[in-house]
Amino acid sequence: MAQSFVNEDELYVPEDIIKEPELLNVVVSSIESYPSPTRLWIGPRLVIVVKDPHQLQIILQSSKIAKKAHIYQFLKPFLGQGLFTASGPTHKIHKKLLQPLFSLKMIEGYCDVFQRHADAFVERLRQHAGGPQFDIIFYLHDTAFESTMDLLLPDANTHSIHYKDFPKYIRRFYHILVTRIRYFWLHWDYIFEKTSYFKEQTMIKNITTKLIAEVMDTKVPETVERLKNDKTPSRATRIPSMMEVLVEMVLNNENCLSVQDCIDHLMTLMATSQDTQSSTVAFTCMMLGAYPDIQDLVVKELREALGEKKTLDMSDVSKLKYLEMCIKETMRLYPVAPFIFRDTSEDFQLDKITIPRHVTVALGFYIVHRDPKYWERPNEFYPEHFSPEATSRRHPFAFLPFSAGPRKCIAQQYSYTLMKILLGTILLNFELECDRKVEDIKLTTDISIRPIDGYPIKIKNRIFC
Ligand code: HEM
Repeated sequence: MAQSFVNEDELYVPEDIIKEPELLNVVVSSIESYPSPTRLWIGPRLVIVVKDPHQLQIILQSSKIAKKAHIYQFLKPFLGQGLFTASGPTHKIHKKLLQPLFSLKMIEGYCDVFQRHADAFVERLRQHAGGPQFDIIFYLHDTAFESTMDLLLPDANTHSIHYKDFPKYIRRFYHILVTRIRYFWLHWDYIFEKTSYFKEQTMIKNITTKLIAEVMDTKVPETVERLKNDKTPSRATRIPSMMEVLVEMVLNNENCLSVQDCIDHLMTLMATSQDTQSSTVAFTCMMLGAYPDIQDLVVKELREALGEKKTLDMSDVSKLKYLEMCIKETMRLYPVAPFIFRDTSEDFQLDKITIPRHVTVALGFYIVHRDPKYWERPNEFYPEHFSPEATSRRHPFAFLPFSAGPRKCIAQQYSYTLMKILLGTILLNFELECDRKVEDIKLTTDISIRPIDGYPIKIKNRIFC
């Protein structure tokens, strides 16, 4: 606070003071040697850090401690009462309603869309084949977003609105969110509302709401009408968009789900789907590029599963066990959520320790993912950590990339399927090279975990003999 934040009539936070690349290291190294749970003060807030799998299991499975921490409230201007931010009975009912959108049967139907976007993705990458290294993340952001949009909205490509600007707004909103989380004085609405960030957040909220409301305004009545009248077999044979399913739910569950809820859920699915999958695929490309022997094994498995085929369907996806081990190993080292946070509303008994009410509990996924007690080679890329034998010997809550319990990710199977189709298609087309191994990658954290120097890889066209 030593710097002057006063800028005429508004308070502001200079961009450069929020860049603390070593934050993840600082946090992890200051707590990893202490037993679990351990106490930490962040500004005026007492945070209890938990990193023992048995204790993580107790917390994640308990409905008493399922309330997301107060910092998640800062997401509400953007995500409203979507699944990520909602709590209590609303969360429970809506999660049950939305779960069928991510059922195996639906995912099977999404595979064609995933494959179409994977094909378009490799064609965009082809310009880099044989060339110098480039950062793959920018291409992945677009692909992850476009494939989700295709599934969320009917005829996504035919909208007049410029939804392609959405990823930019989502990223900017996350940046503001992270700034707000890091600087505890911005936790108070009174202070935050005097910053230029608040003005920008309001602007982003207005634009995104306008875009999504425009889609809903034109599509809801149209969809309602079509659902009422559409008894033709064509509807039965095509996979309905998520929006159509949600609108159908509004019709069937008027008391449970409103049109505003639909908007909030659509915003939430757009925002949660983008960064998560793209960064995991980018990290996996780096790992496979850095460890060519492992890449060869993945390609061998792909060839055995597909034969001469160049596209993947659900039955191929389920055969790609080694690729899945590689994705899991990537998510162990680079979990999208290195920590997640809950608030206690009453005293909570954790083994012999009482966690008092009104404190924040930080669940240290990143720490347990690299704890030598559970991992043979904690700081190496070693997919054998996920062989059936190794997995059966380990505590199931030592690996939590999608979290677990009532608030676990709704899209675990969906994400594995999309990521396998995308990575499979990339590897059938290109050989990957990366000059950074695990020990060379310096990490930073914002809303997620990232390499400080981006995701640089080189690609070459793959020629099969
Ligand atoms: C590699 C891909 C992904 C990973 C690693 C991942 C990870 C996670 C994690 C750790 C959480 C728990 C967060 C917390 O409790 O604070 C979560 C929640 C959630 N994720 Fe994902 N996610 C991924 C992809 C997706 C996708 C593609 C979607 C949507 C299409 C999605 C939608 C959600 C939603 C709605 C929640 C909130 C669930 C609830 O609170 O009940 N995620 N995800």
